[in-house]
Amino acid sequence: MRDPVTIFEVGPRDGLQNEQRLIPAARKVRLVDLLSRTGLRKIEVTSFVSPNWVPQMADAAAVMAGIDRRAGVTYAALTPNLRGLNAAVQAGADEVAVFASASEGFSRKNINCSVAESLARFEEVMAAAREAGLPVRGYVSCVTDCPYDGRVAPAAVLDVAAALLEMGCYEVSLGDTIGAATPETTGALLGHLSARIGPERLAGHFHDTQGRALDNIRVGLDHGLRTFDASVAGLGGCPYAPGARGNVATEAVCELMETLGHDTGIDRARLSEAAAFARTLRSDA
Ligand SMILES: CC(C)(COP(=O)([O-])OP(=O)([O-])OC[C@H]1O[C@@H](n2cnc3c(N)ncnc32)[C@H](O)[C@@H]1OP(=O)([O-])[O-])[C@@H](O)C(=O)NCCC(=O)NCCSC(=O)C[C@@](C)(O)CC(=O)[O-]
Repeated sequence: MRDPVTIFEVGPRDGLQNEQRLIPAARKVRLVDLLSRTGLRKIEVTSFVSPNWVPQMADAAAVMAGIDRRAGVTYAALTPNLRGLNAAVQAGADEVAVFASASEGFSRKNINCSVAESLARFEEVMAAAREAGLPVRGYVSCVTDCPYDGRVAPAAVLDVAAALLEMGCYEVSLGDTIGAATPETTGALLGHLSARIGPERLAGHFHDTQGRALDNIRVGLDHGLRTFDASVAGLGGCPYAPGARGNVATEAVCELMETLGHDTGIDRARLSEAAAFARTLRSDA
């Protein structure tokens, strides 16, 4: 058996945030509870963002309050600013995530500020999280391609990822937000990052828009990454990245890891049950 791989389940947040029809909090809670039984150890439950920007996540506190917490599972939430962080602490999140972009165009569309402004804003989020004793994950979006600015240079990703790690994030998840990365661009990116950042501090977050997510994950594995984000039933997309399809499906990543001999600790039958339920939440179901 090869070394274990952590699958970071982002379906309840990244997967559902783009659904046009508002999903009742109780159904989101049910999804998280089903996922909690699968052996997943990291579940991103929701985001404490502006409801004007992402109406689907307006029930973040209710969802956090409703879930049945299982020992050994970390329940995470996205927090774009201090207000979000305070709400996440209040709701009992086990860890939070700040999210930046490697490209200016996406940063402005997604969080209404420049990349530099977002990093400055995160400093106060980090300080408050530290005080609350919460680990913070960092995201960098558009790591190879941006829907507004086009191709993104690896050097821009390195700058933002290094800044997030320096301010205290324990790990940075590299977001192929629009699923445009190829094995070549992913390899070039990871090769560039490896000069300054060890693979144990990086995670891969691949959308499957062009059907290349699994190929990119293999490249990630070859570069030593052992954490990959995935979304049950391939739910998702990003409201500020037109055309973005869901994250790679958790079931597909599990299967790939099993084939390659990496343990994920996930019970695939239980994951299938969660995926069947997840599919009923889609607007097109
Ligand atoms: C960052 C802001 C708030 C700036 O938005 P803004 O409009 O510049 O901020 P503001 O401070 O002027 O606030 C606007 C309104 O939102 C409220 N507000 C402000 N903050 C909060 C909060 N935390 N919780 C609840 N409400 C909040 C605030 O009170 C105000 O309410 P109003 O007075 O108009 O009624 C906004 O742009 C935002 O919420 N953006 C989030 C967008 C988002 O969630 N995108 C999807 C997640 S990122 C992603 O999917 C990529 C990722 C992570 O998956 C990786 C990848 O694939 O690349």
